[in-house]
Amino acid sequence: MPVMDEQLTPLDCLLPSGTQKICLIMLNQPPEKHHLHVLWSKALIRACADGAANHLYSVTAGDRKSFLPDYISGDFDSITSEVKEFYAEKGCKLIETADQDLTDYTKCLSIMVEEIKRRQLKVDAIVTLGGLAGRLDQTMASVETLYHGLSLTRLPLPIIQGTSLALLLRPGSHRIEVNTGLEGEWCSLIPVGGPCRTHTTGLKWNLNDQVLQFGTLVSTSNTYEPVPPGHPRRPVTVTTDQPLLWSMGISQDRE
Ligand SMILES: Cc1ncc(C[n+]2csc(CCOP(=O)(O)OP(=O)(O)O)c2C)c(N)n1
Ligand SMILES: O=c1ccn([C@@H]2O[C@H](COP(=O)(O)O)[C@@H](O)[C@H]2O)c(=O)[nH]1
Repeated sequence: MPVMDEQLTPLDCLLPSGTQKICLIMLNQPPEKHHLHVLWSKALIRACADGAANHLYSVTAGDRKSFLPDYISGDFDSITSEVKEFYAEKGCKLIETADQDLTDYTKCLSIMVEEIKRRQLKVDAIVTLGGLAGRLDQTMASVETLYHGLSLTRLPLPIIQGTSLALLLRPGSHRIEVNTGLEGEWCSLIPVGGPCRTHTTGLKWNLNDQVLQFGTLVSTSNTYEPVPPGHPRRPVTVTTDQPLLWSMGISQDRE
């Protein structure tokens, strides 16, 4: 079997019994309450990018003191004064990042990476909640942040919102475990930043050292190779020569 550069189980973070250690960034989108609770309970550091704090404040009404972020960062054009005062008074760090050339998400991620280094934490992933819906420019910017992420850290940076997860694969070989039970039906490989020569196994529509490229071929609405009932899925393997966006459905069924 070829040696894989990276082993990934993107949905482990949403399993209450999952083993990965994570840090959490919330973005300015309504969080799915169940996802928030699972991710929050595991996260070693929790952060909100600007208006994300408004969502946290409203979804945790009645129990706000159990959900205090370590820091809130951003240009503070979205957080309300009531929310800002509440978290400041509770001792959460407010970090103003006024730069208007980078998004609040990119700046929040840089702070998170620095904080993980400073505290010498052993972390398996930095998970972002939100960022895949709402404004289209912001959704595209979320993916662009993942490109910054490649040079900021070696950690996987999954973004989760609703029924979707997105993760930028760096150039190399990846083995993606898809047996958590939380996987939805679909998955995809989208060459957002430019052409990607790609080889895959474990998919229904595999790529055999083919070039994915907008206007030529993209692999959306793909799915996992079928297995007999009761059998586990084989992992998906992806080899790419350029950063390639993996996304996958998240099932809404819960035990
Ligand atoms: C070429 C270029 N286009 C656009 C901008 C504007 N711009 C890019 S990132 C950014 C900050 C966005 O802040 P964020 O809080 O992430 O988003 P918001 O909700 O304020 O739109 C701004 C203003 C720029 N600096 N350069
Ligand atoms: O529709 C949206 C709006 C925002 N985001 C992300 O959240 C952060 C913070 O947003 P603010 O509006 O500045 O509070 C922003 O940088 C985006 O990454 C989003 O994904 N979708």
